[in-house]
Amino acid sequence: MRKISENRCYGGIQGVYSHQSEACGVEMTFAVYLPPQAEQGPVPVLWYLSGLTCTHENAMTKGGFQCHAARHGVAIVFPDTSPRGDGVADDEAYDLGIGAGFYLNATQGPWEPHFRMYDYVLEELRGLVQESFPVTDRHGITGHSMGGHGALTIALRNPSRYQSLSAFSPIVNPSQSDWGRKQFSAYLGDDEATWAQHDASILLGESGWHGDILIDQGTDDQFIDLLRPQAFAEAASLRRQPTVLRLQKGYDHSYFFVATFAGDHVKWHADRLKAERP
Ligand SMILES: N[C@@H](CCC(=O)N[C@@H](CSC=O)C(=O)NCC(=O)O)C(=O)O
Repeated sequence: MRKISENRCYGGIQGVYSHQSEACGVEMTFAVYLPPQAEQGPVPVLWYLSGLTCTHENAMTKGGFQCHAARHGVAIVFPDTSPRGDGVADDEAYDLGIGAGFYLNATQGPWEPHFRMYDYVLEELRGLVQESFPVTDRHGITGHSMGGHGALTIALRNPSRYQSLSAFSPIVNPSQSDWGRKQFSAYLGDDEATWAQHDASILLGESGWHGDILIDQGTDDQFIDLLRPQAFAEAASLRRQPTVLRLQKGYDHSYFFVATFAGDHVKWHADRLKAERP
């Protein structure tokens, strides 16, 4: 692992690092915020998965998470959204290829050699964070838009790995959306049966989640028809899944919206990550 930068921030350290990823087959950059409490001992971890076109940097610089993480004593990890660099396939569209990994393992060419963000986030980067930083084995996960899709699908498929779950304006029904169908067809192929494992509304309906889920969604979100929050609400109702879905009046899809509710999400996770183990 290579240190790119470290800056003092709210009494803790905002770091940016890179490493050679086995899962993605390229050098990957990520950011970690360590709160001041990490100087006294290991702290729980919150994963923040970003959306289309983002790197590790967007949420790190615009989300305003650090002050809340410092208050609650939680580390935050900001991974990249796709592999990038020499030999990595791309597409002209902003919503396919670089910056649009959709947190899955591609099975189709030309994506399959590098687009393995599911394994990267769930296994490889988690292992690296766990061994390189003063963190506990209590992990929560959240994300925005495509990153909200990643957070929900990764947690719903791996409930024992995450103790808390939330999302900001997530893509929740990608198999029925133009933010999903095009990408799943490219990355996974045309057999739609393989897509269900990457659709939060389907996964929730099938298996539920062991805790409660917080979702914030702006009512003036310009992409709301692509996100399909109604599908997740229906799945949660049918499943009797404890869920707090807040439709936030007047908010759009931007990082102004994310920053507004960042504190609520960090507290949501901290309360659950620091609770007594059952
Ligand atoms: N360029 C596109 C939309 C790009 C966009 O809005 N990306 C969002 C995430 S959307 C879902 O995953 C984002 O977080 N952008 C980065 C930022 O810093 O705002 C278009 O204009 O249509």
